[in-house]
Amino acid sequence: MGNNDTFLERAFSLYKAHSIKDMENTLQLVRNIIPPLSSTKHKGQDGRIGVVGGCQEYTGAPYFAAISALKVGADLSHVFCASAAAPVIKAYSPELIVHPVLDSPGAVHEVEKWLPRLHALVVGPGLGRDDALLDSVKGILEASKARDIPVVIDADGLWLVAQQPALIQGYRKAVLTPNHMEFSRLYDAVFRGPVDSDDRHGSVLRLSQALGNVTVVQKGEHDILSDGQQVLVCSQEGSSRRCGGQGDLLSGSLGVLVHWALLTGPEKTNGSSPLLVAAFGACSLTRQCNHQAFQKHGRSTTTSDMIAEVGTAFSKLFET
Ligand SMILES: NC(=O)C1=CN([C@@H]2O[C@H](COP(=O)(O)OP(=O)(O)OC[C@H]3O[C@@H](n4cnc5c(N)ncnc54)[C@H](OP(=O)(O)O)[C@@H]3O)[C@@H](O)[C@H]2O)[C@@H](O)CC1
Ligand SMILES: Nc1ncnc2c1ncn2[C@@H]1O[C@H](COP(=O)(O)OP(=O)(O)OP(=O)(O)O)[C@@H](O)[C@H]1O
Ligand SMILES: [Mg+2]
Repeated sequence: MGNNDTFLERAFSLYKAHSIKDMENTLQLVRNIIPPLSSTKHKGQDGRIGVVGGCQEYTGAPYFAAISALKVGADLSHVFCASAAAPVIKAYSPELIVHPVLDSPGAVHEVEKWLPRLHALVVGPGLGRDDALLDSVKGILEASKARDIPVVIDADGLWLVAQQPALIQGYRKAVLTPNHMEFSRLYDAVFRGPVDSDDRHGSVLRLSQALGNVTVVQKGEHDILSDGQQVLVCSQEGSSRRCGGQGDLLSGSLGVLVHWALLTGPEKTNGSSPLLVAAFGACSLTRQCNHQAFQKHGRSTTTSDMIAEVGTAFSKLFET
């Protein structure tokens, strides 16, 4: 090996050691936002989460998001979906509360009734792109903002936001969780030009700033997260298995973590934004679930296998 190679190798391992140390410091902040289990709490205190999504075509995505919220530690998990999706989702799980309201004329009112009892909403998994449904979701987002309810926006919820960025502009309790395509779409909608693929950090930072400091989580080989001030990178080891539904696990988990983080407040997150810390927690957890499931199932790993790992992955990362 030449001198140059040795130099590069050392520089790389120093960089790696540095980023592992950064990750460990941020994981410690995630640990600070997790509420202790206590016999004095009543059902609901650790989180009542709503998922808005689920249509005729997609029933798996809202299920994955809602069950993940429960497995992470929420007490109650609701799904607000189109009527055709409801019996299917109910049949997957007796643990979810399912409201077949999204395609009814009074959809916004039907969801609004529940808002006072919900701590966070996850908007978009399996929603589809039907205009009437998206129009109702627009009303639900406006009602949530008016009540200051935190919202995680994912999947087709991001499609809606790309059509109308004003919907979440400046709403500091919003977290967006785009995948590669969804990020490009949002970026193009806001900046009227393509993403600079050589500067992922800068792109995520700029998008967050342009949207008025909403938290943005760009998922990928490494997850890049920003609140418009800080940029974090989550490189928790996952696997090379990319089955559909992993993003739904992430957004459902994030619904609960966002609620916990806002309850705790910035004193315990060392000045970092609580939402950014929550997002880092959800990314690390999803990737750890993927890693553990892959160890057992290899190429046949599916999102259901990952959900079965939530409990042990959570303890390993956050309760050690
Ligand atoms: N079981 C269920 O019910 C599930 C339902 N789901 C629901 O499906 C709905 C649509 O969601 P979505 O993610 O398919 O969205 P969309 O914007 O059409 O992008 C997809 C296209 O983007 C591309 N692409 C992706 N990654 C890329 C990359 N790194 N680099 C480059 N390209 C990349 C790729 O394009 P291709 O390779 O096909 O050309 C891919 O086809 C939504 O409601 C969601 O919640 C899912 O949650 C899964 C489980
Ligand atoms: N190349 C990769 N290597 C490791 N992890 C990845 C990679 N790409 C994505 N992930 C992880 O997979 C999870 C889901 O990201 P992904 O980009 O697949 O979302 P998605 O397309 O919205 O998924 P879904 O199928 O649920 O809609 C995230 O935790 C992300 O960190
Ligand atoms: Mg997705």
